[in-house]
Amino acid sequence: MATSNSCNTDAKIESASRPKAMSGSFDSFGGQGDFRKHDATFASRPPCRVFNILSEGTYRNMGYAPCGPFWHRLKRIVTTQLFSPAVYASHEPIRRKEIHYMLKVLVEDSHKGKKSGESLIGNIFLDDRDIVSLVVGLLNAGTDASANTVEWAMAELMANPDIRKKAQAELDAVVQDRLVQESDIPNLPFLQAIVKENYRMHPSAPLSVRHESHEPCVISGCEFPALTELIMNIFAIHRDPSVYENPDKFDPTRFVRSPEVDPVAGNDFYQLMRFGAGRRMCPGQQLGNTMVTSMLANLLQCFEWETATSERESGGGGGDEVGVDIANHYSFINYRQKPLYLLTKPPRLASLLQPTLAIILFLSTPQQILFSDGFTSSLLSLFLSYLGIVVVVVTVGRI
Ligand code: HEM
Repeated sequence: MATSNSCNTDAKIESASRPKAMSGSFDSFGGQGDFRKHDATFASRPPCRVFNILSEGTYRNMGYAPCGPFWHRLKRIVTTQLFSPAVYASHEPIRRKEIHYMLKVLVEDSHKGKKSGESLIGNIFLDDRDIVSLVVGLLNAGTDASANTVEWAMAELMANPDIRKKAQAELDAVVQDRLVQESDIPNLPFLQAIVKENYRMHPSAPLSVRHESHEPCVISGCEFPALTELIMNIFAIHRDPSVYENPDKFDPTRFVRSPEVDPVAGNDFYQLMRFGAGRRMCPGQQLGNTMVTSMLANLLQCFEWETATSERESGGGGGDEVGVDIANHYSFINYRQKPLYLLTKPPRLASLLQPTLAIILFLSTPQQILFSDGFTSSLLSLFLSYLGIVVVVVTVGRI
């Protein structure tokens, strides 16, 4: 295998099997212009041995399907029916209900001293193979990424208490004495900036989901044959010092100063790539972004949080002075390597929670909550039921 930096790409990798291209900075491939121009060329996915086995060689899954008629059909269904603006808006009450359910589970778990949860998803009675594959694909793609994002955000906010307090002060000033809602988000610029900064610092797929070209192309004078695998080093792009000053610092104010950088609108295409880019960009970006922001807003508005003993005792390798581990761990998915242990203290604004729940929380001594992605996944799986699909979520294994 040989790598070359002779082109404007960061690396063109020749291997015995398939050619590969790695892009690791904002200006790779000649910057946004060339990327945009060749987006359609790189809109396919390379074969994946594991998924080949799982799908019995059919690749009938939105995330892994090559760019052909099957993928186009799914893309049309998803964009025009599941995530169209009208359908998305009509599901707001369901998302609100699920957020309230999340708060209820947190209060109850805190009272009982429960530490963690896991979810099993089963009994999806659908007879059409493609619908099943679509639903499973959405569940796979939607739950973990959103849960993982909220968990990283909570870790950063525990490591940066001043930022957390500033976000809570913004919520108090803007929302006052009712529970925060989706419609408040446009009026919460600091919270939105925290979410973006968290996307930047902790991309869930640091080396992107792989793209593949279906025809030869020339980018910035460099020739790429058909079937070139494109890997975007999103981690490096998000920390490009020519774009981000002091890139290793968690500093939401950079996005307060540049509110136009919006990973959902896609106008900053290659600056903040948390949801990928181009035709294969995440179709659930708006839902994911709304759920992440709403969950974070509710967690901050309703509770005061404290780092629990287990988190401090875990040593916080690469973490900050209060012992929260905020170092990224490099694998296909950027999970936190150590679980995040937090304490919920009595609610900040007890009147916001249902009276019975608030009383339970006041009477209980603070308990450790393992704020793991298993826990949040179980909640997120529930919100995905809004897609109108019969999903039975069985919550088991709470310790
Ligand atoms: C914060 C939450 C989320 C993040 C960070 C995220 C991130 C991503 C990324 C990076 C990709 C790959 C894009 C590319 O190849 O360029 C992707 C693809 C995908 N995501 Fe998401 N996602 C999130 C939430 C969701 C939700 C809620 C759903 C659906 C309910 C979803 C469904 C999908 C699907 C189906 C794909 C495959 C698209 C394709 O290959 O055509 N995602 N997502």
